[in-house]
Formats: sequence, structure tokens, C-alpha cells
Amino acid sequence: MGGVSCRQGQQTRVAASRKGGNIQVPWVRGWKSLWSGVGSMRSGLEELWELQGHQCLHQETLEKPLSEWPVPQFIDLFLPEFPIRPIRGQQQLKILGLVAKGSFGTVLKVLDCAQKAVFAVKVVSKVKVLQKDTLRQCKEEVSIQRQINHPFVHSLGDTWQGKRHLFIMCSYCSKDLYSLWSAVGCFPEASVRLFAAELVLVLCYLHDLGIIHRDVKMENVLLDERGHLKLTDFGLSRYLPQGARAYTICGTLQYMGEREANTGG
Ligand SMILES: Nc1ncnc2c1ncn2[C@@H]1O[C@H](COP(=O)(O)OP(=O)(O)OP(=O)(O)O)[C@@H](O)[C@H]1O
Repeated sequence: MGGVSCRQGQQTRVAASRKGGNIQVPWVRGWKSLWSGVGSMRSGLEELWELQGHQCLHQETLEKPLSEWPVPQFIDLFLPEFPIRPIRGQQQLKILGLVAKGSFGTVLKVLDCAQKAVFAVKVVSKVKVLQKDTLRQCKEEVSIQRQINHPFVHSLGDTWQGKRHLFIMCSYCSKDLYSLWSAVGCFPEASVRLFAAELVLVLCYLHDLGIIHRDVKMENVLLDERGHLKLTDFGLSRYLPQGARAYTICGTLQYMGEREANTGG
């Protein structure tokens, strides 16, 4: 396995649905500390190792053939956003390393051996999606991203499901704003202006489409090879009809305003 890199941050992603001031479905997910984080990242990978048995991740051998799956509803639930890959003609993916372990999934850097190109694959446990009651949100993440076409948004590639996991594949970005900021300590004003301008452009574009992101933070701002923004992680985003309001308090605690954080956390 290639070099494993991971981003650190002690952040808490929060989603609390509120109607009439009552918190309905509160949950808080914490980023693990440096050491426990390393452990959990490893276990994320081990999960995949268990599934694949080898470093070369061939999806037809990733999990058992469909006919052997015991619970078909466990497939239906995730359709059509997460189709089942046809047995033939699947690409071979080789895991190159771990990018990050987020609150919803593990992001891996993979090599598509057929295309000879590097991608990022987010691996999400189906059981966790159901346990956390985030099925609708998970499917919405994919359907929203499918409709977005903007130079500053990370465009979605392939999505599919295995027996136990959902897979979301997209192009790989080697840097994110948080890591860059951690490395350099302080951005020059000109760079801040450019990042801010690009971010405003992309948020305006999303809002015009009726999409609210709800988890804008440096970790979710990736940078392409030319240093332009690629907003990612639409896991908390949703559509809002014109004039409607969302009542869920959500985001990442450390990036939320004091009032929201107190109510939501
Ligand atoms: N295509 C990509 N290329 C490189 N890094 C990526 C890519 N997609 C995601 N990442 C990194 O992985 C992190 C986690 O991914 P993502 O935010 O999609 O997962 P999550 O489980 O929703 O995490 P979080 O708890 O941060 O919301 C991102 O913050 C980003 O730094």
C-alpha cells in the first residue's frame, strides 16, 4: 500500500432537525483525536481489506455476487442513486492510500488501472447510513452532485453499491484548503481574495439552483492542480424551494456561529 496521508482536525459535525424550536433528531459526530483517529482510519481500511482480500480492488470480487446476497431490500433501498455494477466490464481499482476519515465515510485514493488515472472514492457503510437514519440525505447528496456543473465544484464520477458499502467516486485533489493553511500558517491577502471570490461564485451558483451546502469549511474546499477551488462534500446539502426555509441546525461545530452551535450541539 502506498503512503497513507490523513488530515487532522478535532471537529464535530452536527445535525439537529428543529421544528418550532424543538430539536428532533440530534446527533453529534466527533472527529477523533490524533491517536484514536489513526486507529479508526486503519480500521476503515481494514474493512476494505476484509472485503477485497487483496490490494487490487476488483469490484466483481469486492463482494459476493448479487444472487448470494441474503437481503435484497438492502440493495433496493439504495437504488437508483447507487446502482449495482454489472459483473462484466468493471474497472479495477487499486488502493493507493487513505485520504481522510470523515464522519460519514472513509475517503480513499485509488488508481483506476484501466484508465490509468487516480480518483478518490468515498466508502460509506450501508449499516451506518441506516443506523444514523441518513438514507435520504445520502441519496440526496448524490442526486444533488449529479446536477451540478460548475468549475469550482467537485464533480461527481461514478457511484455504486456493494453488499455492505456505498461507493462514491470522483476525481482526486491532492490538496485541501485546511491542509494548505496548516502548512503555510497564513495566506497572502491576494490569495484570500481569490479564494473568497471563487467561493462566493460557487455558493451563488448553488443558491440559484436552490441548493444549500450547509457544511462549508476549509476541509471541504479542495484545490485543483492550478490552485482553484473545488467545493466538495454535499453530505448535508439539500434542495430548498424558492422562499422556503430549512429548520435543521447542521454543519461542523467549530465553523458554526455561537447561537447555532449552542442550540444544535
Ligand atoms: N476527491 C477528493 N480528493 C481529495 N480529497 C478528498 C476528496 N473528497 C474528499 N476528500 C477529503 O476527505 C475529507 C472527507 O470527505 P467528505 O467530507 O466527503 O466525507 P464526510 O464523511 O462527509 O466528512 P466530514 O465529516 O468532514 O463532513 C474531505 O474533507 C476532504 O478533505
